Amino acid sequence: MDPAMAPYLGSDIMDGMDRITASTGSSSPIDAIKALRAVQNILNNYFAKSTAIAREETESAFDGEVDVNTILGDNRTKAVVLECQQPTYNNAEPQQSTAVMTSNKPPVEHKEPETHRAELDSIKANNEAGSNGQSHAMDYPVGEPKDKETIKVPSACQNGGGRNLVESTTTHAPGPEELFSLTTSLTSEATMPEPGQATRDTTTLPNGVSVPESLHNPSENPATAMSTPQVEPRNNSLGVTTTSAVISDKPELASENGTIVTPNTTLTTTAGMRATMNIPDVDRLRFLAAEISRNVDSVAKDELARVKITTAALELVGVVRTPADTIMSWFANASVVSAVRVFQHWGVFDAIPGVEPEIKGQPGVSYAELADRVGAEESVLLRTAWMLTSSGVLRHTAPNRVCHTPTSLLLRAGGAMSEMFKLMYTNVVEVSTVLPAYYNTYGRSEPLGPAHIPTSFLAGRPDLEYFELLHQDEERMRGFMRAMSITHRRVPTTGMYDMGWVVRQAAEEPDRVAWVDVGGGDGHTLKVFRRAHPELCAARCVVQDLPEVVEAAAAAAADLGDDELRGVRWVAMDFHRENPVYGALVYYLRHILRDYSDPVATKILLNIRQSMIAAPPAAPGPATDTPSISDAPVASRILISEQLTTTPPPLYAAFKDYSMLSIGGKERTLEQFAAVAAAAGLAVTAVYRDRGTPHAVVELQVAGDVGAGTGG
Ligand SMILES: C[S@@+](CC[C@H](N)C(=O)[O-])C[C@H]1O[C@@H](n2cnc3c(N)ncnc32)[C@H](O)[C@@H]1O
Repeated sequence: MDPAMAPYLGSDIMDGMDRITASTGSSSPIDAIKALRAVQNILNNYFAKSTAIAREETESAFDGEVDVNTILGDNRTKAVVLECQQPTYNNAEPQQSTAVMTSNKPPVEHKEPETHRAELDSIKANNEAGSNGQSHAMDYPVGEPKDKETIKVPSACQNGGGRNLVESTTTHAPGPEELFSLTTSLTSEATMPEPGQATRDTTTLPNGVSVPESLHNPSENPATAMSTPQVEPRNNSLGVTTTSAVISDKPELASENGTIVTPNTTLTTTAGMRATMNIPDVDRLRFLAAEISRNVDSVAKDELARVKITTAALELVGVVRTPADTIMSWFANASVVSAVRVFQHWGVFDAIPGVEPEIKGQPGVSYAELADRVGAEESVLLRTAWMLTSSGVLRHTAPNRVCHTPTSLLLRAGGAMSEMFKLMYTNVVEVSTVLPAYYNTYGRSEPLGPAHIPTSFLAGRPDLEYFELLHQDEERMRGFMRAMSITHRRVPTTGMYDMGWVVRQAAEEPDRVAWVDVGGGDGHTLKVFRRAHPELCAARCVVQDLPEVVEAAAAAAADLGDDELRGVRWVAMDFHRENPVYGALVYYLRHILRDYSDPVATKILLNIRQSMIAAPPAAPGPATDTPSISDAPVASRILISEQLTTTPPPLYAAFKDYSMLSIGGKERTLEQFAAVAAAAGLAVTAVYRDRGTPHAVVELQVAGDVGAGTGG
């Protein structure tokens, strides 16, 4: 091709041209695929510029290589159909293929040659400035859509060099309404904020109830932050790009289903050869890179910046990876997990010097010495270690040594994160091996629990509930508690809910229990609350849990002389049955409901609701009686502290929900919490969202008594 075009086209397009040239003279279907792939690359780049340029350059690019018969635009799907044919070489059968390109970036309107030249010059300037395309927002011509417009084919193309006729047709540019529908089709409906939503202070639930939101701006919540127009949301954070292409021999399929979002490119020739590839959306890449850069300066002091960088970086990897790479990367990750588990089991993380002492000037330990320490063959230790050095879990140092990283230090025995790893390993990895059999046994439906859940099925004790199962193995139970104790570092506890009314009301009603931590474990959450609100008197606080947990926790708190827990009341109970503490100001449930299905979660709430009165009823009625709260000056409230998930959720939230499936639980949206609450006769009265994470506190009151009392 004409090297003079190089400054206008950029190196990627030039490469594509070269690959086409390289396939000259071959009758191999693979070469045909390579050529088509190059064509695809070229056209994709043209999309970022203009179909007018595409047409012009296609003519020269296909010179003697691949004949483009037709380029047709499909207005509805914003697809461009490219029919092309590889010329016959050495009397071989021609390889005929059809390319269908779909894009959320419709081709721009054809321009007259003078304008076109100006556009080329502007692209050249961009290329020279290190940017090979314009922002797409600027590529959409505004104004009335035009009908299809046939581009006149240059005469050189019609009969020169034995080439076939090339006819190009551009689709009209979309009007504002089409652009809107195009955008929304690419966006999670549930997370798509309406204009002005970021400043609204209420959320309306499906039942019509409006609940006040916290003072925090919802758009700053990462669950929705990536969904605001400002950050151009996508449905996923891995693997799916919104600008993509399909080359298939059935172009009508791509058009008929109206699908615009296609993660990959499939190349098919009539010879049946297939190959898949991903065409990166360069605009999206640029946007994500900018999103990362934008937040770099704040990352040290702002958790939200870290979340934004992580989210953008994960999506960025998905955009640049090919589909095949994406699939294989899952197994690379799974192998890292497997290697960690093996090294935990062998005690390798504990056998590596923790503080990296210099041994003869070298950090860490040699692999040979390490293998010796843990009683493993050096070669198998080495091959397992490669999974961890290559993924940054451990650090390889020359010549043949290995040392800790901040990540591997967390995996040493007894550490809370190490216990969390074991917990997740069982609930995600081990459970996955029995899930098909589980669903065969119980049917393809959500486990309702509390027993007959995948984890108890895995353990061969399907009759047990998850916590009954944990209590079968004291070491595992201790590990679980240890794992829970660090959740505060990643999941906020305080700082969301406005505690003002609790403190005020507790002072006004000195005989009333102020705070009941239902399923509060060893009291670590109450400790965090009491640290933040020392005015919350210990004697007015209760930690409830299963008898064995309460017993051990109370003893441990006493042994340790834990200041924040001194004087706290420990109450053994079963939240599947009645709650023995009546009329407390607050019943607090952190990470409780998500362990259970909707019917079980409803029952837990119903049991608490029965206790939201000043004293036990003299003659208790049937369990379904609605208790009166008239004796209590201020109505009791239930606070649910959990993640509020979205539909669809981002990857990490989806993973958490999926892992909950294995114990019969689920992560919920606000609407799902409201539905569970309503089934228990409760209503959502407020939602307090965290600024930097999807976590929130959802406040509930007895449905008929909403608005009763003076607090809050
Ligand atoms: C996921 S942990 C949450 C602990 C704590 N609330 C937190 O946020 O870290 C669930 C807690 O519920 C307790 N639990 C499980 N079943 C229970 C039951 N039937 N009655 C009371 N507590 C229970 C467990 O012992 C455990 O402490």
